[in-house]
Amino acid sequence: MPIAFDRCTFAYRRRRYVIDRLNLTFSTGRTVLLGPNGAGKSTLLALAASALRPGAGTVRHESTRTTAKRAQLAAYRRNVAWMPQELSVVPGLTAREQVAYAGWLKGLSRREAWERALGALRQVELGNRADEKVSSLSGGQQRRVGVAQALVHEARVLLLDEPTAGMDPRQRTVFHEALAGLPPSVHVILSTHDTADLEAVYDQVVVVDEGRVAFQGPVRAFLGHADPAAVPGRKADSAYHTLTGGNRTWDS
Ligand SMILES: Nc1ncnc2c1ncn2[C@@H]1O[C@H](COP(=O)(O)OP(=O)(O)OP(=O)(O)O)[C@@H](O)[C@H]1O
Repeated sequence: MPIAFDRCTFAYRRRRYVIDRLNLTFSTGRTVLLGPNGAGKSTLLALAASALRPGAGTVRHESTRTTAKRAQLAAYRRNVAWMPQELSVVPGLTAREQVAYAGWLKGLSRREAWERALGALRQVELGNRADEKVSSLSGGQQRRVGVAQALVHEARVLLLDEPTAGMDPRQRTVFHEALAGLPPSVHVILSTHDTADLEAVYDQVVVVDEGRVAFQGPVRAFLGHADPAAVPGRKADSAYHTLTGGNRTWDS
């Protein structure tokens, strides 16, 4: 079980609840999180990363919780890697230094972090840009640095918030290959608005809409919600429309 939300409630400051008594246990393997803008996907991932704390309820990875005391929380964070939607570029650092720094923060020794940083950058085809300043890389390349940061400490759960946004088609393929190359013991929960190749890349789909789970199940079951008349390339789009109950587009 990678991550479980038990009766979890969360609101930003004094605003209305983004999620309210949510029960959601993610399955093992590669899960894609879909939903309209503002549905709560980033909030769920940030709660799962322990970057946000629930107002009520718990978020668990195996026996550790995000609401635990310091030592247990550190154990939780070692097992769970998070790539937020907005990558923080550390001024002056090269790609390798930034990725190594992320690994060191997660408990790797300096030497180990430095060695593994290069390997993680190679996984996202940035090995040849390792010594360049992150600030000089393009938006899509910076997102790949973010993916490398999530990969560097070999966590058991990867939480990736729109990792392919801004990547060109070839880099999306490289990214999907990097996902496919992860050991089966590593679970991935990834949010995206990109539904191409759903069946080839992911095992499970979770559709979130207004903070509730509109669908959870294998990709094939998700595609089963498509209009039978939908052509193969439009099935995911059609299933999404059925499950979110409207005429909205992916980005509405
Ligand atoms: N820092 C914040 N302060 C106040 N409200 C926020 C904050 N971040 C998100 N929200 C609100 O919480 C709700 C869920 O937002 P969230 O970013 O989790 O959605 P999302 O599904 O990731 O959207 P997108 O697809 O656009 O990234 C939205 O109503 C949003 O306006």
